[in-house]
Amino acid sequence: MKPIVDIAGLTKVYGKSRGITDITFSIEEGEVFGFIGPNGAGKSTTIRTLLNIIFPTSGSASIMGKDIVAHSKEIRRHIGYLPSEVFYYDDMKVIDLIRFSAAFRQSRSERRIAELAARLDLDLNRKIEDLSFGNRKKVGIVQALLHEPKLLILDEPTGGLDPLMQNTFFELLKEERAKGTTIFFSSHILSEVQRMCDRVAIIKEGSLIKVETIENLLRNNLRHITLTSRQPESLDLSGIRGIVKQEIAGTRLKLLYDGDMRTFVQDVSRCAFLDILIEEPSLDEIFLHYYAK
Ligand SMILES: Nc1ncnc2c1ncn2[C@@H]1O[C@H](COP(=O)(O)OP(=O)(O)OP(=O)(O)O)[C@@H](O)[C@H]1O
Repeated sequence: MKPIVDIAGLTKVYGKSRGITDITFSIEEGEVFGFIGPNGAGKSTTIRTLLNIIFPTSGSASIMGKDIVAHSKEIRRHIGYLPSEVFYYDDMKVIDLIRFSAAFRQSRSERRIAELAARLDLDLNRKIEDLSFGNRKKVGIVQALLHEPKLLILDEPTGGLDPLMQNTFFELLKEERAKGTTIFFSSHILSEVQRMCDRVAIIKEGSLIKVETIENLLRNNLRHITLTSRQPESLDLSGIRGIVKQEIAGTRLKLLYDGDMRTFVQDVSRCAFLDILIEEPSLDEIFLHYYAK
């Protein structure tokens, strides 16, 4: 099957500023695909290039088999896009703005507008200028979801939403996924990517570091190990290689270990500890450990 998004060597240079360099990855139809990286990594630049808002300096990409520059108009009909920052005509009412963009998309379902607004607790009769950042985001979500797109491109979608509203938003995304919608989800928050996505592309300083399944990212050798002892400071771990971090808290010696667990268990069995607890680290810790500077 052809990927729904196929990016090959995409590069964007803004004058002297780096933008993105040689980005290559693809997204399969029906996937929920995360795009993760710190601020300034190049997530928005990649997305804005895909949407033909800005032109690539070199490289190419296709969406639904069509070139993003040559066929951008046609492609846009099938895409729901939520930008990281939403700008609107301030003196319009929410409902008028949504109807306006729905008409533009040739999809005007009053029932769907009312349903989405109710789910998101969005007052359709307020003026845009009176809305908070989070409520403006909700307007953007309604706009992105309204025409039942084949591909949803969400740039930092949860910014400004409170935790309850984030839950509602993730529920809406799950419903979209169940319909077969492909979701491309950029974020700098690993936990939300972990919660939603099948695979993730990691971007740093404009370059792609890795494309990996969430499952594989979590399936690495990094482990939290807690040894309990009456005198944790007297436990001699000097011969054990792979201990990244250690600290003592009361009767517990806490370790971050990166290596083969069987070797560790053999080596540590020579120490006189009372109890041992081995835990998986969070995705955040994995990210910090493997991908931080
Ligand atoms: N219009 C622009 N003009 C010049 N440089 C830009 C422009 N937009 C982005 N950049 C630069 O391109 C790089 C990537 O920025 P981009 O906004 O794509 O990152 P991001 O990962 O989306 O970060 P954030 O989460 O902060 O939005 C940064 O170094 C940024 O300064």
